[in-house]
Amino acid sequence: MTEDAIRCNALSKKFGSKMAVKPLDLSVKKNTIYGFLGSNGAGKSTVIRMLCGVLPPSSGSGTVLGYSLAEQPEQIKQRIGYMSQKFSLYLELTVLENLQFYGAIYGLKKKELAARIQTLLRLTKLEDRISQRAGALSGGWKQRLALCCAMLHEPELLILDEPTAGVDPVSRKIFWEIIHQLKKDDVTVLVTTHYMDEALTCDNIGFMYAGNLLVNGGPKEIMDEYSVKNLDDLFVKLVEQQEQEHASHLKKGDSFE
Ligand SMILES: Nc1ncnc2c1ncn2[C@@H]1O[C@H](COP(=O)(O)OP(=O)(O)OP(=O)(O)O)[C@@H](O)[C@H]1O
Repeated sequence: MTEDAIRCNALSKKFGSKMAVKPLDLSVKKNTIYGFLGSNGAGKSTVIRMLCGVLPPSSGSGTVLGYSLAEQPEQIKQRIGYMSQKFSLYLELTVLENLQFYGAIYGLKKKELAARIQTLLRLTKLEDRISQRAGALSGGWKQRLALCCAMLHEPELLILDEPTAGVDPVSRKIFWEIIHQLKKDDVTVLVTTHYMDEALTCDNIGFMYAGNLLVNGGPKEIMDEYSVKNLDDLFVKLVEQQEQEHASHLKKGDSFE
């Protein structure tokens, strides 16, 4: 039986009186790519921060690579790769220096680090740019360098929060080819995106709205279930349904949290 890389049972997060993530059940199988979709403010980043062990859940439980979110966040942090929306590269340092710096943070030994850097430079086609300052790279190349930094310690699970936001179509395509190659190399990937062409290539997708996971499954199966031709139409349909429901609750004077 395939073990889950991620499993959440009624995981929730409240900020003050706001339920940013309502009780969430989610499982992501090892060696798959899971696309995490949803409107701005839907709760995706909050889920990700909980999965990375940096934000304690308000209730519920979960495991990442078999480690408990509540009890083993340090083990989780060591074993996952995470690229945030505002990934931090040292812009004054070169490509190679950034990789060496992050490698040192992960505690990699010199020889091991050198070999790993070569593998990642080859994967991302950054070999010819090792002496360039990170600050001089275009957005697409910066993203690839940030991905390399997140993969230095050979994590089994890679979590990417909108990695291709603001990147040109060619760079986006190349970035996704790399993601699919990582899957072939036995990495599980959870990735948030607002680009539906990217989501279509995922094994499974989930769609969040106002803290709820509304749909979860294979993109084609979900499109069939909702009788839509593409994921953009699905997105619009789900949001419109939720807004109508919200409006009818408001009319009745119900609370809609
Ligand atoms: N530290 C915090 N304190 C209070 N509210 C927060 C905090 N972090 C997130 N929120 C709120 O929780 C909700 C979910 O935010 P989150 O960033 O998880 O959404 P998202 O789906 O990642 O959105 P986007 O696509 O814009 O990144 C939002 O209403 C946001 O304002």
